[in-house]
Amino acid sequence: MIAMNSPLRDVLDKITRLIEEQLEGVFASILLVDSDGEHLWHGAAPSLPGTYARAIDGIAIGPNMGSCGTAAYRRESVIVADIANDALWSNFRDLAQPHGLRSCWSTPILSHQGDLLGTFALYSGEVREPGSFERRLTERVVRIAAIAIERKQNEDEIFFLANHDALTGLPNRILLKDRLTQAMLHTQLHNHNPWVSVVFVDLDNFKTVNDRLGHTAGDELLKIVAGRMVGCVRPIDAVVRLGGDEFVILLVDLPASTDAISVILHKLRAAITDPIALDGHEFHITCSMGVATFPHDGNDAEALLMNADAAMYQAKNSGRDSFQFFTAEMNTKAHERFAMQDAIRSGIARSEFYLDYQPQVDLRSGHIFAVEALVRWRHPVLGVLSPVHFISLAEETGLIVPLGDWVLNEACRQNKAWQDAGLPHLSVSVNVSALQFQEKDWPQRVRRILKESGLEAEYLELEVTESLLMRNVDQAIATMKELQELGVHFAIDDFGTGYSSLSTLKCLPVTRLKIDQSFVRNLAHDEDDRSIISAVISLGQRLNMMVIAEGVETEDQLAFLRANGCDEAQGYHFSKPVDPGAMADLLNAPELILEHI
Ligand SMILES: Nc1nc2c(ncn2[C@@H]2O[C@@H]3COP(=O)(O)O[C@H]4[C@@H](O)[C@H](n5cnc6c(=O)[nH]c(N)nc65)O[C@@H]4COP(=O)(O)O[C@H]3[C@H]2O)c(=O)[nH]1
Repeated sequence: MIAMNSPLRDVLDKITRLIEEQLEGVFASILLVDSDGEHLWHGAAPSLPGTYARAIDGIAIGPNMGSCGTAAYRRESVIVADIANDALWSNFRDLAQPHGLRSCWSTPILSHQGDLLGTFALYSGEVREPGSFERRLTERVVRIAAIAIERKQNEDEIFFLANHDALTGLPNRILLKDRLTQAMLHTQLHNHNPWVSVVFVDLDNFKTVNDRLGHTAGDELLKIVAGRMVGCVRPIDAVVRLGGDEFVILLVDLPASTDAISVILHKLRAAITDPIALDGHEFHITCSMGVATFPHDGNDAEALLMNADAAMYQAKNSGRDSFQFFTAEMNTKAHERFAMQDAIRSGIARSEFYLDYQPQVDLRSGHIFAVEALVRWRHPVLGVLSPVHFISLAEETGLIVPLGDWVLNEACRQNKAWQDAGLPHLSVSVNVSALQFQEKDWPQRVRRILKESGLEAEYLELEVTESLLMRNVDQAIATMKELQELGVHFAIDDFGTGYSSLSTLKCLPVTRLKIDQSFVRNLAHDEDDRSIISAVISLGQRLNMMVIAEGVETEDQLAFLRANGCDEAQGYHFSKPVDPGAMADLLNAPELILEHI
């Protein structure tokens, strides 16, 4: 039976029956030790009177706990020949005697490593000790029972490992699908009104902790958050870790109202945002949650999870630290996102992306000193798409890394080609996303791309945003310095829209500040924007940085910038972004730009 993988209870029952067949007038019993090692629970006792078996179910392991409790305690056989007169039975004899049980010989069942698994006992209706045959049989039975119990424990452990997350001990995706399917089935079968809800939880700022304190602290944080979530739900619910900082909470048997779910979501949010102390630092973790509910939002586990994910994504997009219930509209959006994601991937493979270039002009000399490379996508169905339609999706999905590498490669190659064609040497500036910048081997990749293109590093400028730099200032400075040593320059893009501290700004190896075009756009009507622009210009000058204004469209804007001492400008007033051929024409005819100065 053991080899056939029968359930443990059946195996133990069979063993005890076989013994009883061989030994006349004897009742066999097997008790199993519980996980805390302090109590013994019913395993098998086919012939012991039911009331007696129930009375000893769960007895404590201890020095004076009848034959079994004491055998387990001592880890050795305890032979009680006369229950009525043995001190070990003083607390139990009133339970045994009414059933005619007069003697009890118990032997501990030990694993091959010597751990206690349970006890095997033989009861008889006579006052006596076991004979040699009974002792030999007991030895063999105890060995077989140990094999059966250990095998079950191993199976349980394998099941646990396959169905749980090793870090937090929470159920994993496999178990979630199983439980979710069962919960939906239960609701359907019992024609239940209550809902089954799936809550997708994603921590908003987990990466910051991982980056700042390393993976061990990150793991610790995940365990703390997991424990807090478990504390917020009922035992019939389940908290599941999908991986990384993604969790799913399965809420079953809830009243059919979003209010009931909202109460739990508020509780979860409060528990997660409670400060967490790690390595002497205090962290405030927030989370975004999305909810999908059976039966409205999906008929199977797959659909519910996908829709809860879409709702979570919506919560993230609308400012994080919040929750959203799924709506059908989100579904359409989610499908569009998946389709777009695939299209970007194949677009890279099919060379559908290309670069336009926009000149950057020195306001004193009127010369083009640099060009900004701006990516475009010739989509096979939708036509030419501007980066605003695909960059953020490429960033979310990680596709910005291969796309960004391609852009950098192409921009360097093109700049070198212009130089080789005898055009004035100028710098090409390339936008860099946070994800690219945070890649461990990013400096090596830039170095390799420069080498392959043959472009000297001083003709490459990387544009990074304020928010990217502020995410992890120390790492940003280290990466920038490494590249600066090669000769690469840096500009801070969209300056004025983030929250750079002045003390941080001072430490950054930055050549240029780019005033965000939103300030330039409203310059004519907005006194505040005018003040910001002149403040950024004087700040740049004090910090020995060049200041370039973006989005310059009119003569008036240019006049204001010049009057305030702005060094450089870029915008439709000089030229829209153009293809490499048109850019070469502009470089060959500097008067085209000079007439706008
Ligand atoms: N209204 C107006 N707009 C002007 C004017 N002058 C320039 N622009 C537009 O302003 C954007 C300037 O680029 P950005 O701030 O780096 O903003 C860029 C940049 O953040 C991102 N982007 C573009 N190419 C790349 C790339 O290769 N990698 C990454 N990561 N992001 C890119 O997409 C954003 C938008 O790019 P584009 O659509 O090409 O839009 C460009 C440009 O066409 C003007 O006078 N008026």
